[in-house]
Amino acid sequence: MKKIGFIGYGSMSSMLVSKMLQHQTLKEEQIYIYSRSQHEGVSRFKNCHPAVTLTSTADELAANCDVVFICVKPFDVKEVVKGIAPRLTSVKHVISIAAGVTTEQLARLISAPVSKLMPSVTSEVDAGVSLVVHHEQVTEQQKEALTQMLEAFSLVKVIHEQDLDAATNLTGSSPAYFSAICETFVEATLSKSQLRATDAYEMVLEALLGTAQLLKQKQMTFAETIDRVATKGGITEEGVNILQAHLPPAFDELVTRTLDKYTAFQKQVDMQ
Ligand SMILES: NC(=O)C1=CN([C@@H]2O[C@H](COP(=O)(O)OP(=O)(O)OC[C@H]3O[C@@H](n4cnc5c(N)ncnc54)[C@H](O)[C@@H]3O)[C@@H](O)[C@H]2O)C=CC1
Ligand SMILES: O=C(O)[C@@H]1CCC=N1
Repeated sequence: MKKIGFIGYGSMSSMLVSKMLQHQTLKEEQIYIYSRSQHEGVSRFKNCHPAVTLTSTADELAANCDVVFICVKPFDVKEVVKGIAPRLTSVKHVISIAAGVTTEQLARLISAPVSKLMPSVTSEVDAGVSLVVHHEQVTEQQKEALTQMLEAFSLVKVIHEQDLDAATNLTGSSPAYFSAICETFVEATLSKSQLRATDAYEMVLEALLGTAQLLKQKQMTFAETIDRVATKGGITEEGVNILQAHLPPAFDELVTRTLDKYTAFQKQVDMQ
């Protein structure tokens, strides 16, 4: 039975571990966790899952595990990986979830094959996409094992690293973008109506959910959905025209600025 370790127990790794346990892709006995701050969340998790091993150092975790997930913030990756590099031999598999740290940067520091995973917070409700990139040495067995761990609660897409940052905007980051759009929509509506905020929130939430279900279940395109709702010469068409006039420059800037930030991260993390 392979031992699977998670370094860093924050928002993303706690979601991944809980989901893997819930869907029984991992057993408690297989799981090792090391987090710098052994905060309340870690002890609560250990109380619920007594067979999980909490290690006192990252080195102890790396020494014991076959697969090591690096789940710390991008600027903490270098310190973590350098500290455990001698343990990360070619028979192990390292999977980093840090945005803006490339598999190439990691591969220069360690002998173990490296993959990158970009999870999405939406997998908390068994939705969303897990983006995966494999560096050269990852074996077919390791690729398959990672896919199996993820596919119970997400759609797994294996892509080329050159597209990872652009794709992450559409997956891991997009719940924040959709939320920001809905928040602005609700605020504008509240400023011109007597609706209660809770009702407005519920209305937009149900509409968002329904739109996603229509698109998915009826396999409607975005254009078809717009066409179904925006009657020619009607009210919605007026609104769609406003969005189509103002959103392209906003999204163009969003994509440009976020991709520039990934490039800046890659330079700043300095994995030498
Ligand atoms: N939040 C999201 O939706 C997504 C986040 N990511 C990536 O996931 C990574 C983690 O993000 P979050 O879980 O949101 O962060 P977080 O701040 O919730 O968790 C990071 C954890 O790492 C621990 N830590 C920090 N330095 C450490 C060290 N030297 N050794 C051991 N543990 C250490 C912290 O105590 C904390 O528990 C980031 O690199 C981020 O780029 C990727 C995709 C989506
Ligand atoms: O915002 C971030 O840095 C990470 C990357 C994808 C989602 N959260």
